[in-house]
Amino acid sequence: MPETLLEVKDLECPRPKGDPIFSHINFSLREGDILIVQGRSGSGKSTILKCLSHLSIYHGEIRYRGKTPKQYGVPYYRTRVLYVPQRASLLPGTPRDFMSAVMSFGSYTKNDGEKKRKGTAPGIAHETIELAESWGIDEELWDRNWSNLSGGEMQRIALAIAVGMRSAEILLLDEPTSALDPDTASSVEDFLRSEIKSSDSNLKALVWVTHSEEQGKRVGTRFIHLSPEGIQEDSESAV
Ligand SMILES: Nc1ncnc2c1ncn2[C@@H]1O[C@H](COP(=O)(O)OP(=O)(O)OP(=O)(O)O)[C@@H](O)[C@H]1O
Repeated sequence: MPETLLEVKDLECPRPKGDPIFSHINFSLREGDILIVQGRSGSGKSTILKCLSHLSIYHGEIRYRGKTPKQYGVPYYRTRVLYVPQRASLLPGTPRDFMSAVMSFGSYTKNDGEKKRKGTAPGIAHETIELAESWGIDEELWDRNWSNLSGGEMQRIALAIAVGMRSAEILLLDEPTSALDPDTASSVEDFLRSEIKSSDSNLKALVWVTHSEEQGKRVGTRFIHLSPEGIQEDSESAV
C-alpha cells in the first residue's frame, strides 16, 4: 500500500465577506498519485493549492506525513509541499537571483538535496539549467529579469527551479503548461510522470490543476472536481 503523504480534513477557505470559496474538502494524497484538480473558472483551484502550501488562510486540517505545517515550521513545510504558481512575473530580479536566494534559506539547506549537488554558479545546479535547456530554455535567460520573460519561459524556469531544488515530495502545479506549445508541454508531462515513478527522485506525488481534459487524461491517476460545496472524486477526467 503506498504511503499517505497528505491528509486534508474539512478544509474550508473563507472570503473576507460572504460565503466561503469552498468547504467540506476531504482527501488523502498517496505516493504515486497525480491528482488532477478540475472545476469551473473561479471555483477555487488556485486557492486550494495556496491552502495546501499554507499560503492562504483556511479552516480545517492539513497533515503532511502525520504532522501539521506549523509542527514542521511553515518555511520548511513549503519546501516539501511546494507550490508552483501559474505566473512568476511578480518576482523581483532574475531567475538566477531567485534560485540563489531560495537555496541560501535555512529551510532549504536543511534538506538533504543540497548536499548531493554540484553548482556551476552560486546557488544554481548544472542539472537545473540542463533540465530547463531540455525544455528549450537558453542559459542566458536565467540572467534576464522575470518581467522580461515570456509566459512560457517563466513557466519552464519556475518548474525547473521547483524540481531542481530536489526538496519537494509534493509539487502543487497551477496550470504548469498553459503557455507552452504542445511538444514542449508533452516533454514536461513525460518528465514529471517519470519523476513520480523513479525511486531516485524525491518527488512522490503531484497535485495538478488543468483546464485541459486531454492533459488530465494523459497524466492523471486520480481526478477531483471542485465546487463551492466541496469535491467530488471521479474515476476519470471530466472537465
Ligand atoms: N485574495 C482574495 N480575496 C477575495 N477573493 C479572492 C481572492 N483570491 C481569489 N479570490 C476569489 O476566489 C475565487 C477562486 O479563485 P481562484 O483563483 O482560486 O479560482 P480558479 O478556479 O483557480 O480560477 P481560474 O480557473 O479562472 O484560474 C474567485 O472568485 C476569486 O475572485
